[in-house]
Amino acid sequence: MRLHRCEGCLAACGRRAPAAPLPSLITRTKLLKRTRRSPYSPPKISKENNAAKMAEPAPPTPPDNNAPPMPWFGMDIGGTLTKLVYFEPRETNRRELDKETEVLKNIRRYLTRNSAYGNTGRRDVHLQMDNVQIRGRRGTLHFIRFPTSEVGAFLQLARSKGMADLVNTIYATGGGAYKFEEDFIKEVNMSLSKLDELDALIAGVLFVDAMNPQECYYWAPPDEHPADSVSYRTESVSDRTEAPPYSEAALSLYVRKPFDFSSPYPFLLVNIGSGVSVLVVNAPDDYYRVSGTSLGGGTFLGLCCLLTGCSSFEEAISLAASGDNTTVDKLVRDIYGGDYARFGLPGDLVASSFGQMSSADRRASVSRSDLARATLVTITNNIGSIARLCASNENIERVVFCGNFLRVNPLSMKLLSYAMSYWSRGALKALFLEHEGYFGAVGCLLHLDLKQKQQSASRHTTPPTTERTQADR
Ligand SMILES: Nc1ncnc2c1ncn2[C@@H]1O[C@H](COP(=O)(O)OP(=O)(O)O)[C@@H](O)[C@H]1O
Ligand SMILES: CC(C)(COP(=O)(O)O)[C@@H](O)C(=O)NCCC(=O)O
Repeated sequence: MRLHRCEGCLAACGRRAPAAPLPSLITRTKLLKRTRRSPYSPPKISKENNAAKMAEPAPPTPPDNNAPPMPWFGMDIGGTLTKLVYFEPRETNRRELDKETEVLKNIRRYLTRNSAYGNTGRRDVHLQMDNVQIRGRRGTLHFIRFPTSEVGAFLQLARSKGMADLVNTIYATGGGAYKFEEDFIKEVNMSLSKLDELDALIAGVLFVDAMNPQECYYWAPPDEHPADSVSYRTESVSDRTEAPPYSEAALSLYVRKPFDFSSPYPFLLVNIGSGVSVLVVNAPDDYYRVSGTSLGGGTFLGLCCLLTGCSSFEEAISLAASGDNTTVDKLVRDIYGGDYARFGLPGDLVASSFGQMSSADRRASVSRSDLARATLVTITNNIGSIARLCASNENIERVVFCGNFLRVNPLSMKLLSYAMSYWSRGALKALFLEHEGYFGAVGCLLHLDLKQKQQSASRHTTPPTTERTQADR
């Protein structure tokens, strides 16, 4: 299994292939509706065995006469972004070759040869996963997103390209699968087979992590790589008044490292989309939603647009990257003149987000980038506090953050890493996932192949309960 990294990658290299109109997706397909049953059971596969297996040349695929016809998609219509995952088979079997229509070929070419569709559709080429196996077929997963506000345009285009003749059902999740259900029927005569977004999210996380050894990672603080530790240390039980890493210099010392997530349970899953959902995951089929907050990625983007006049997430993030929140926020030292040592509050900690903005003088001199940075820090720290409280209430050590708020946003990831570790005195670990916001859509795609879902779930073993209790720390 490898992730695709090459020239033309959107996020990695910033280059784009020429824009094409939004897709005329999907061939007429009878995706059989399945009754829901627990998708999780053995056999168990280790990461090593699995990786080795993936590298072997594929045996000839016996035709699966019950498999839904291509193309295979999973869709997550979220509050801000719609995510589409497309499975491109590596080989086409004879039965399919005979049946394959020009339209289907065109769809494949259209999706895989472009990385931009219309003005707003994007394929995240750097996330592409090659040599994935779904329902006995090997192929490539392609990751595509467009703003949910463009669903209307997407449907119109789909209709004009004859999509209605190609597909009649698609597995979909997210609030939009409910909200736009009628529109899909009216515009393209396509019914949405709706899956719960949190079920799909967890199934997608487990599958992608099982397929990609690099999926899970963390940001190592400077004291984990001693060469840098003289200049900045982030976390210490004895010295509780160290500065939080708000400065660029401090943040630049965090280093990304892979994390083996093969024994993950229990873990807290914090999905930062438009809003935030916090889940306790005890096993693949055993989870509950423990909390949430409406102050999420949508809040960051909305406030940033209001405060700075920016018009995209990328612009908001780039403003924040060059800003300084300490001109906007009131710090502990602005109130105490230094640390509030008795309770371990460093002088550089934010005491009051946006607390300086009650002063007309300060408002007059504040920059757009400082406002963007303060907005990012405010939203991130609030999510960090909620996650930390949930994790300690639930006696959980691993906190996995996902969702597209973390896209191109290392600043928030590093702040979350610091906050988890500092406020828990090193007990909590913040973890992140390469495919950030695509897990719900992958979970939908997996519905085509419940057996595969079982395998990725059983790869993630449940640890003995002795590893799980906070009392052991
Ligand atoms: N290109 C983008 N356009 C808009 N928001 C983006 C973009 N990239 C990242 N984001 C961030 O991701 C959030 C949406 O995350 P996502 O996981 O897709 O949630 P949802 O399912 O609610 O759409 C946005 O609120 C914003 O903070
Ligand atoms: C309603 C949602 C599940 C929708 O998911 P999203 O599109 O934001 O990813 C999510 O926005 C959420 O959990 N909001 C927080 C609601 C609350 O607990 O206050």
